[in-house]
Amino acid sequence: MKNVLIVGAGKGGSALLKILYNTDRMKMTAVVDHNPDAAGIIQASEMGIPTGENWRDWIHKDIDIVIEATGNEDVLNDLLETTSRSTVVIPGSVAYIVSELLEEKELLVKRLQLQSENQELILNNIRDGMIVINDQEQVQFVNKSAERITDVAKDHFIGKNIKNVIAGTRLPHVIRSRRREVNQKLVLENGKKVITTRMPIINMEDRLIGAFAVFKDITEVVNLAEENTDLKEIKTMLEAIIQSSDEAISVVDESGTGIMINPAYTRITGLRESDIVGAPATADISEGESMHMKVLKTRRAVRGVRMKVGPGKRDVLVNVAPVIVDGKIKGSVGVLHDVSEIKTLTSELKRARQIIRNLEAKYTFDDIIGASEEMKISLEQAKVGAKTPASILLRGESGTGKELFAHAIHNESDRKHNKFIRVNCAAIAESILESELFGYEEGAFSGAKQGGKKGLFEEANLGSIFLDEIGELSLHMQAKLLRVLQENEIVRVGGTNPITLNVRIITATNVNLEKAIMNKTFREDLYYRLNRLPIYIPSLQERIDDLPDLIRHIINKTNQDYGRNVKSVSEQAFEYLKTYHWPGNVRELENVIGRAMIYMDMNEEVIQKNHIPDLTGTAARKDDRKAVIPAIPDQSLQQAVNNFEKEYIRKAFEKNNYNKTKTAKELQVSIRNLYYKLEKYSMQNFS
Ligand SMILES: Nc1ncnc2c1ncn2[C@@H]1O[C@H](COP(=O)(O)OP(=O)(O)OP(=O)(O)O)[C@@H](O)[C@H]1O
Repeated sequence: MKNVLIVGAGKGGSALLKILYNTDRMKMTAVVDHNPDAAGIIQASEMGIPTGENWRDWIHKDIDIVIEATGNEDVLNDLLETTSRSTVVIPGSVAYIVSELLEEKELLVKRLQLQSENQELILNNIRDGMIVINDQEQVQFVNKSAERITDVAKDHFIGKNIKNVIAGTRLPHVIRSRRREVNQKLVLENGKKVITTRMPIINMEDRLIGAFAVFKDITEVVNLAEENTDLKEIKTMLEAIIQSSDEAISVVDESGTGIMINPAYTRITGLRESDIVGAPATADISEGESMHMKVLKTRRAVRGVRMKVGPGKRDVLVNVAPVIVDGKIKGSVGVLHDVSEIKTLTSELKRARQIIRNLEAKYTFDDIIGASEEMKISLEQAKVGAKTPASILLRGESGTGKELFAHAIHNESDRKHNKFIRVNCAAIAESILESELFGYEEGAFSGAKQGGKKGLFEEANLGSIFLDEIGELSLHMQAKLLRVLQENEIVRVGGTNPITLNVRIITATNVNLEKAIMNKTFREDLYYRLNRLPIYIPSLQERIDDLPDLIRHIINKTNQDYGRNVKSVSEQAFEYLKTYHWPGNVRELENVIGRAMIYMDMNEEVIQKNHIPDLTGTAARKDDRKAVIPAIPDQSLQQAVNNFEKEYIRKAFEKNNYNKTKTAKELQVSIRNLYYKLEKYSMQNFS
């Protein structure tokens, strides 16, 4: 510590004072000037430094340095002579400049400080993150956004090696390479996706002093973009579904203006996009108020409305639903379901089923239940007959199992891998029977298909044809059939070329053919041809011993068909069934057991007598006279008439022991008409 005396405390002195006062290696002993108002004197006394007017009064031992600040030469010489102590002479003006410079420096420092504070403020307020490191890879600066994006607090950044804070950082690499990296993608440890630009910091002397990174959080943008892509994909998919749908679809906006329709809509309604899109919904398919408008008004879906649309007046079912998003109605979507197509398909399906039924021989001898002596004889004959090519005539009452035998014979023969065609001669209208059986040539009649059509005989070639109800054939058809049997060939309707065939003919009848021959309604020569191997199937009454086995078989079959679990019949019920004479044979037994099972509760396992319908037939006969009229009409007249007709036919069948010829006679309708009614009322189990 040096003791200093300042002499001459005018302008220069005061400046010196300012310079020296703050150093800790100097101590002001005193400040003197002959002018007590000199700036230095005033300042010194404000600072608590001793002051005086004559420097000589202050020269004493412990003063190390005397500084003459004024530049006054007399005082200086005097000083130099009087004191041996180190004396520094600084011209006042120099001290003044130094002091000014210092002040300026201070100001600059302050300004820089302010500037850096401002810069920090700005950097902290930008949305992009910013990290600055020095050439030692230590973090020097990090802004608020960087803290937010990285989820790392400033304290954990500053002074740390950047590699320890941000995994995968490439800032050290930028320091080494001195090359900037622009818009690079990086996924942070917290899952955020950022896009970052890294720059080396190089000063004017080309010295590398660090590097910085500026980065943006693009997580939201990327997610939005991904969501957008997802939405686009969903939209494309939905459009593809709508476009390819067979259901006609139309969409309107909240005001009822058409937005879109699909090709099926045009196909069904005949309306094109230009008729619908952009037009008010009043132009759509419905007569009266548009369904869309109704739905928009009520905000309620409309389902299953039947309409006829388009030039073809197609039957459609219409469903319209409102589109409601966040509680607001945005439009409505209508779907037309073409029922006429279903109708066509259903009838095609029915036809296909019929064909399949005709082509299949479903049953084998294993399906024929009968251990009684009478039945054993029939089965034996049939099995032997199956192995020969001879025509077989199956005889027996209605419902005895003639069709079952025909199937079994085919399946037992060496033709079993070829077709089995069943033709019910009574069920096919006489007018088309010939072309059905023998086919026709192109142009044979109006409506004939191009290229002609194969008949059922041709279909059955190498297989078997089963002609049921052969007694119902007209004499004209009998003559045609005889030719087939004699020549083994057929001629298509409208054709001349005979076609040779190899078909096994199985026929069946429950009418007395011998009587028909006498009445001249059946050709004798045909009878002999068909009757080469007659097989008589006994009635159920003739083989009543088979009743238990048949009941068991029928219960099992019905359980399977209707998902029931019936096990047996009670003894009392069995006795009741046994005493009945079964005019309708096995078919009637099937009907009776089936109806008994309907009357049983789901959990009942044994058929009791009270489940079995009255078998005396008297009740039915009594009922026949009065029509049952529902108290309150709840159906159309046509429905009521149909129901009555169905019930009436059923009762006539019961009365006539399920014999179709007798039933038709009693009802005074043709047997063909009876077949037609049976099909109409799904009563095929009677045939
Ligand atoms: N022996 C039997 N074993 C099992 N089921 C039988 C037997 N006989 C007949 N059925 C059944 O009784 C019903 C009537 O048989 P099927 O149609 O073969 O009689 P059908 O003699 O051809 O009658 P229809 O002369 O009226 O044409 C069928 O459901 C058949 O499965």
